[in-house]
Amino acid sequence: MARGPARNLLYLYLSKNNSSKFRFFSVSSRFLHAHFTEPKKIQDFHICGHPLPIPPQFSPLWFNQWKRFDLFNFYRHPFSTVVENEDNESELCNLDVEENECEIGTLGSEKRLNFVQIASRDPVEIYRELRDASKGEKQTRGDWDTLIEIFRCFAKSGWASNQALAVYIGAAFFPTAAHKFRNFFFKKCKVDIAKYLVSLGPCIEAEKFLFPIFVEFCLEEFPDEIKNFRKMVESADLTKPHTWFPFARAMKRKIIYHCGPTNSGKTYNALQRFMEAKKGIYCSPLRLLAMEVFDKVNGLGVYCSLLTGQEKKHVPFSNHVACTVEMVSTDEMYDVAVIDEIQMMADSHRGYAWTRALLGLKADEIHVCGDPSVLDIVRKICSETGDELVEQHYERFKPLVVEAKTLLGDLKNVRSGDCVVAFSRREIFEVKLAIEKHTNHRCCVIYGALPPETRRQQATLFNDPNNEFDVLVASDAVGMGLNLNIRRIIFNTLSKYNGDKIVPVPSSQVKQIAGRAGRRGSRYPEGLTTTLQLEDLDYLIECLKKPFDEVHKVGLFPFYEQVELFAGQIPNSTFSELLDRFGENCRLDGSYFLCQYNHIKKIANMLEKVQGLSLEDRFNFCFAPVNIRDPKAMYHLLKFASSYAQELPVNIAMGMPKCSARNDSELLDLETRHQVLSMYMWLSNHFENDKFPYFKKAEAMATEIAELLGESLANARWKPESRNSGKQKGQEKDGGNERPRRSQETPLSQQQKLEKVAA
Ligand SMILES: Nc1ncnc2c1ncn2[C@@H]1O[C@H](COP(=O)(O)OP(=O)(O)OP(=O)(O)O)[C@@H](O)[C@H]1O
Ligand SMILES: [Mg+2]
Repeated sequence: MARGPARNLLYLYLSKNNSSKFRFFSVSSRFLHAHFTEPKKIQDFHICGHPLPIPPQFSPLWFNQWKRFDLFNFYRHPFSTVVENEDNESELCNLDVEENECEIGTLGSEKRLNFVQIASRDPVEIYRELRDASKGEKQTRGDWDTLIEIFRCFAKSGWASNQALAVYIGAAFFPTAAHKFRNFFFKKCKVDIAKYLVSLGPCIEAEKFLFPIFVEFCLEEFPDEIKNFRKMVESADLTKPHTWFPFARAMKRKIIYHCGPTNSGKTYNALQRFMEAKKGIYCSPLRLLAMEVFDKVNGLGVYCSLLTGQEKKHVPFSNHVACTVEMVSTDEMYDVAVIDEIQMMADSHRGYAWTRALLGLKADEIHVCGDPSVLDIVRKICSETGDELVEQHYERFKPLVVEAKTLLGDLKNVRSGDCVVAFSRREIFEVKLAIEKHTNHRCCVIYGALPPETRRQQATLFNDPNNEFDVLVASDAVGMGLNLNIRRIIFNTLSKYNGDKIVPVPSSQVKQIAGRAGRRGSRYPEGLTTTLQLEDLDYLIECLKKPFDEVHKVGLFPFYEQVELFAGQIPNSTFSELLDRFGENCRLDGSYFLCQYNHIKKIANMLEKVQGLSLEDRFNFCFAPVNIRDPKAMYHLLKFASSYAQELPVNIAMGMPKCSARNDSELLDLETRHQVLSMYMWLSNHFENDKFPYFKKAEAMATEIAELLGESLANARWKPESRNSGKQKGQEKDGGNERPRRSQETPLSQQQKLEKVAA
């Protein structure tokens, strides 16, 4: 085993309050083994005085455990490691030097020595030698072939491309740079270096040997490309989001985390503080819930306004506001803020809105309500922001009981107060049809495409014991917010279409939905849950027993200003290209992810052909609430944007239906019409009012359609159609409504099930 010396100098700059504890355990020429006990304090890497961004794989979180990281990012510097704090007090660490592990035992001793020398040479020196050579030395044919292969692998190496980002050689430019490097190397190549590379062959070792030489080459040959890419990366910097809200950071905020399962009084307690406050804001995940809090709080004599994307109801003299979380102001000061369903921070599409509210709200006291899945990450965020965190843990008022008998596959077994949960519109109507055909029960329905007013009207109808509508059939839209008098939740299936394929419903969602049964103060304070089919019962029990998954990352999305800054770096690109480039190049800390923006891109692509929209207009239009799978709704959005771009007052350009729906396609049409009106109201609130002058008319039409929808649902006794029949067919073919079975499932005896239930 031949060994070469380690040659690395690594500066770590630490934060001001430098009590960081760290230990370097060993440095080899390839790896540094380090353990940081307080990794968050590491702010930046500087190599020989040149600041380097912390590449994503080196983000502070990454240091949480024992790690090896590749020192080729820190190539070319002699021996020691210096650690500095911001006051520039340097302290030389004693390094335990571990030697190169390159095994070349099979070679002759002279060659071996020579290779050891090459492997341990300073790459800067090698680069300079190559650069200054007048021409390359002759290689054998066989060696050429191997070198060609080595460089081919290098140009395709994900590792090298990824490492190159650290010196601002972008992934798009990397193949060109690698190609030019190859030409340079072949023109100047020396025999000993070539032989050494050939001895390694096309492998990661060869890539690691070449990489620092490649970097030297790039620094000298492509300064402009590097500068431009650096600017672009810096303008897509989403690291340290807590620093985006300096005013909130200047405050000493108190965060109270109401942590517990559904139906345990979290929101109730947070709202008590909200109502006591002089000035308060309640941030809701849904319009529906914002409306409910608005009504409840006003009903209790505390004047409260309502603010959602679609409606602004200002109540005179009010100091309180109930809003949807996307609408929360980070400019206003509040005494008390409530952020409900805080676990939605981890939502792949909308998570950024919760993250922004938590980081940016200017409130002395912020109550966040949710399950425990984001507790750890909220703790971490609070330690970064310097806010005080108080945790209040809750248990359900009454335990949820699983009925082991199930409905034995027969909907005739539904009873008054049941809520049957299905995961597609089609399934919902099939269940409603079957129940109403085979029993004397009447069904209310709640699903996501219904306007909040209709969902609410259906909820009220179901809650009222003095009518025949005593069963609810609902989608997962029932999982959040509504106060419903549900005795028992029955899962019609436990699988759903995720936009791509049929998958089991995630356990967190199963818990959330099942938890709707039995509400304190309702007719059914004790909740029951079960499945339609016996074979689904095990999965239900498994989900309910499973602890909440811990979330490691929460969502972020750039503000318009950040996108605008980024756009300045890549002129002449379409908005959709801009989003893609941003997604590729943005930098994030380890606790955050960039929220998905496929739906935004789809709208951006559609609006591409509309001339005369500014970047900001496009950004705003892309956030309009529209179902991108509904061509009619998309068509109306396109028309709205086109009129707006032509500076014409935007017309609603849509008639009113004369009566309630008589079949499913008429019902779908009503849903679409309501969505278009809701979109119009949203645009009217997000652009200058005079551009969308028919707000009142849209509002009146929307109210009327919501009523027609309510009437239609009461009479709905038809077979459902699907909005997107092609997709639905594929979906059914993919596995119908069967939950994919897990191979290792062992059936439980009834007795075991009952024991589980009791637990
Ligand atoms: N202390 C209380 N006194 C009277 N009613 C209460 C009390 N706490 C909670 N409730 C009632 O119990 C029900 C459930 O409470 P709440 O909505 O606060 O639960 P939650 O934990 O927020 O549930 P979810 O996770 O479903 O949002 C509500 O109808 C609420 O009004
Ligand atoms: Mg709640």
